[in-house]
Amino acid sequence: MLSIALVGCGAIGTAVLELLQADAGLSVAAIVVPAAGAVDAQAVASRLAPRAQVAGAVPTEGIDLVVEAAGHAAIEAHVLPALKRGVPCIVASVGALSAEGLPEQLEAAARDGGTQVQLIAGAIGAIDALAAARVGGLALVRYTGRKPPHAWKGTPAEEGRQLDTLAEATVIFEGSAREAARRFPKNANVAATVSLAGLGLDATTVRLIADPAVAENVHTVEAEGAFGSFELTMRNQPLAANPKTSALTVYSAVRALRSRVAPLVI
Ligand SMILES: NC(=O)C1=CN([C@@H]2O[C@H](COP(=O)(O)OP(=O)(O)OC[C@H]3O[C@@H](n4cnc5c(N)ncnc54)[C@H](OP(=O)(O)O)[C@@H]3O)[C@@H](O)[C@H]2O)C=CC1
Ligand SMILES: O=C([O-])CC(=O)C(=O)O
Repeated sequence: MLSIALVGCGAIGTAVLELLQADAGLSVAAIVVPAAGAVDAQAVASRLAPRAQVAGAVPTEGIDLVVEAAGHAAIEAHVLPALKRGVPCIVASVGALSAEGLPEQLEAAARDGGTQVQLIAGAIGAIDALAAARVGGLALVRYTGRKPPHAWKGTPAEEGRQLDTLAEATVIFEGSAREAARRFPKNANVAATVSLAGLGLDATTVRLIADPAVAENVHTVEAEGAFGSFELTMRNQPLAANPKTSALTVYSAVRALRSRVAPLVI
């Protein structure tokens, strides 16, 4: 039985807890949230993970694995210290690695702790194919993220435009994956994931679009290289609890957790 600390108890965290209820090999021992979120997290824990303690930090004893679904700041606050203590971590907020030096810090912490940090594919597919294609050499990787206007609320997409009355698809960002992940920390983790698997944060081109004609979160990856080429389009259902986030992110996190205890992994 693996004893898990879940960092974050929002849309992803709650859905992960729902899916893990029936897992015999995985037990959520701690739910880590900021002090202001403790009461809400306790209510979720009482319903879905009654044996879990709600805490402000990952407990230093009794945790075999940390899964982060909280936001960029949680990597420095919770993932780095856990790795240094030798606890393996699964990370959803991949865009955090757009901060200068953080990938190196994560590598150093994991090395010091003799453990590993896993960046999940989250809301995107074909990360295996892209990472394999990189071995042979990539010439181009382009990512386009298209979401309904309301999914861009609270982001720089609101600067100079009214998202509620947007009449047509509007490009709200064009640039590198690093810049996309920095400027849209809750909406462009996928851009970072695609770039880290492929051409890197600075050489991967990204377009983000607010589109009143779509109801899903639509992610497209185009890649070319020595392997050939591919185009992938995902039309992801958003979570009701957070329209910025695709349900697939939850399934990706649960898959990563279950893979830690499964006798056969794909
Ligand atoms: N890789 C991928 O494909 C995707 C990755 N993500 C990442 O997952 C994150 C979570 O998504 P989602 O669940 O939808 O977001 P929510 O906003 O619904 O939930 C975030 C949760 O994390 C908590 N939290 C915030 N900061 C911290 C912190 N420093 N330490 C511990 N807990 C914290 C929040 O607490 P409180 O409410 O009290 O602030 C809340 O419980 C996103 O911010 C994004 O970085 C999201 C979608 C796709
Ligand atoms: O969940 C999604 O569709 C993608 C997302 O928010 C992100 O990349 O941060």
